[in-house]
Amino acid sequence: MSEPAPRAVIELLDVHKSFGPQQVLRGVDLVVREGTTCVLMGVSGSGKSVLMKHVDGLLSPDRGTVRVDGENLADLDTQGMARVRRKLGILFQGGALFDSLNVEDNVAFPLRELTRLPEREVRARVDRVLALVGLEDAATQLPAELSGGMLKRAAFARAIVMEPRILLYDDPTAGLDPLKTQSVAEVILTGKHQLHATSLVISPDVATAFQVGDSLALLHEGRIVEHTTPEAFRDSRHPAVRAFLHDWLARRSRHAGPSSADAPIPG
Ligand SMILES: Nc1ncnc2c1ncn2[C@@H]1O[C@H](COP(=O)(O)OP(=O)(O)OP(=O)(O)O)[C@@H](O)[C@H]1O
Repeated sequence: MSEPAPRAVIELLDVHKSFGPQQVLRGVDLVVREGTTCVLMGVSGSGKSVLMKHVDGLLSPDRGTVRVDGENLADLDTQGMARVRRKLGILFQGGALFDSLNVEDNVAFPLRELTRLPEREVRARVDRVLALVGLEDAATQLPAELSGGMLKRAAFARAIVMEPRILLYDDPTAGLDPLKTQSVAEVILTGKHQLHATSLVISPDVATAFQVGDSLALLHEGRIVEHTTPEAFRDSRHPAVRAFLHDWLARRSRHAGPSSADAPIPG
């Protein structure tokens, strides 16, 4: 007998969202199960960030249901929402560290603001996560002194210092060169293997998606038109998936030269 599927941690059911006349989400169904990493893809402007903002409650749906860790966000008051938010580690584009604080004070910030942990424990936790992301030697540096890849890792350290069970990454590789993109992929894999977190990752980069995703989803014209394993995604016959993968390969080959045009999609 096959094992039962892990429980749903992030659930969007028939979610609709419009801004004025613009219907961005038109009935999104998406379930991310415990301990898995789902990568959400879609062309620019398809609504990926809007979808993610429904998971952390920054936006609420016009219609439909959003559940996080079993709780319907529509039923929560401010305190309930704060309780759910504490389960989330969020990494947005840009990372957004405080410029005037060094790395360790940036990472310690949520612990000092949101908990009453003694300073000794704060330092111990900060040291632990900095080691996890390989930044133990950069603890006293200011954000301006860090490379792009180090900034991402510092932002990740801050996002995980509260030991969230759910991680949301909004395009963490945006604007990074391939080497740094690789270091972000490693960060996402750290979240999965070391923290056993449930993750939703927005990544327009298909190579990263195949590297980190247990499942891949495509948002197209306001709906999730495919959500499946990387292998099945690569072989999908859905026209929107074919077009999306085709466009990505074409862009990549233009960028890297003709030899990569026939390269298979990783996975
Ligand atoms: N608060 C808002 N008010 C009005 N329109 C919005 C708002 N947030 C997003 N939109 C619109 O919703 C659409 C989807 O935006 P979204 O940022 O989710 O796209 P995306 O798929 O994440 O794009 P990208 O890959 O370029 O980041 C866009 O047309 C955007 O202008």
